[in-house]
Amino acid sequence: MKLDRVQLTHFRNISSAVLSPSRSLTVISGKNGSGKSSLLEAIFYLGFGRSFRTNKHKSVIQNEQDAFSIFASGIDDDERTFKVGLERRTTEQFTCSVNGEHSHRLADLVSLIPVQLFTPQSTDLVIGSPSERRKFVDWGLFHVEQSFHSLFLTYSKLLKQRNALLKQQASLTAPQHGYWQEQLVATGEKLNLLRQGYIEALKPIFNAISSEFLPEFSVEISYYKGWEKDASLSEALARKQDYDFRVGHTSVGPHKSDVRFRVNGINAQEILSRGQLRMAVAALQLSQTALFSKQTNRKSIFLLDDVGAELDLDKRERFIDGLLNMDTQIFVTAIETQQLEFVDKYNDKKMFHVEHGHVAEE
Ligand SMILES: Nc1ncnc2c1ncn2[C@@H]1O[C@H](COP(=O)(O)OP(=O)(O)OP(=O)(O)O)[C@@H](O)[C@H]1O
Repeated sequence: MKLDRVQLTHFRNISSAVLSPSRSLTVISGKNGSGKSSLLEAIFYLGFGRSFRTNKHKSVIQNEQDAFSIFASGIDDDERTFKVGLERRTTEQFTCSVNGEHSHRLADLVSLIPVQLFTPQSTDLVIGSPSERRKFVDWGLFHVEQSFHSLFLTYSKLLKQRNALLKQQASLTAPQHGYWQEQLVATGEKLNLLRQGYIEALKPIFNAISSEFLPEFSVEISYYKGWEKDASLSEALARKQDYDFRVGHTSVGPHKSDVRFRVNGINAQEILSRGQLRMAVAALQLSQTALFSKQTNRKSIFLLDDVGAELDLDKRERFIDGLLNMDTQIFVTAIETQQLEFVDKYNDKKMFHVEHGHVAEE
């Protein structure tokens, strides 16, 4: 997947911009507040249907406008051309289009555009809440396992229903509820197997990359499924049922799963510096790119926001080299291009400068 053209309208401080990026490395520079991250945010929208900075689509629409739009075209992994578009209105309505066909299902769009992101907040992947790590794993599964998306939606719906019954103190085994509880268990077990399999596949790749990125440490990842190791989900739910009635929600299950990091046998955040945490995240994301490429034969698009604030020069270079070696299309923002001196060595690159929302190729 490579983007050859990106066009934005009324997106944050960008009234209108057209960008023809490199299929390899695109560097976007500009002062604070010029609009660099907004360009990445727009590409992120194509891959996720949402922003990485806010849950409020309205904040992204340019002030005093009633909608933003993003159009992009390029080639897919079979070298076929494609066109996609997304429009979001202040009324919360949205439309997306794929090769001229309109759709109200974001999954049609986002399944086509695999986007990964590294920002100053990316350390949350290691030190933030488990939901950050579940999202990370689920991104991989969404793009690899056909069944994942509907399994995930079904599980979420059944879980919501169980939580509602717990709050009402209703019997979970009553005939009208029994079938749905069985479905919850069956769907939850399937979801768990997929996530477990994903981490097992990621582990050897991560071990190799992290020993290169953090050679002074032994970093291990492991999967926690969200309930006791040796129990089935059905047993774990039964054991916790009284407690769940007391608290009014389901305390065990795949919605509590996590990926655990141990560095030299202890929690990563207790031993790694902030820079080293960033390296751990970079290694994890690079591993995910490699696994995605191996499992699908497809290429992802990688956004690196404010890379200068994140990693020292040597690490920046190593990260970008690693991504380019996997034929990833990369978009990097930096305040000064001096932060990316090493990019001189790449022939296939394009440089853009942003000033007050105006984008110009250098
Ligand atoms: N809805 C909006 N309408 C108009 N302008 C907006 C809107 N939302 C944000 N802005 C402005 O858009 C500008 C672009 O911000 P952006 O985060 O893209 O800048 P940046 O170049 O990445 O800056 P930094 O280097 O500080 O991260 C900011 O000046 C911001 O105040």
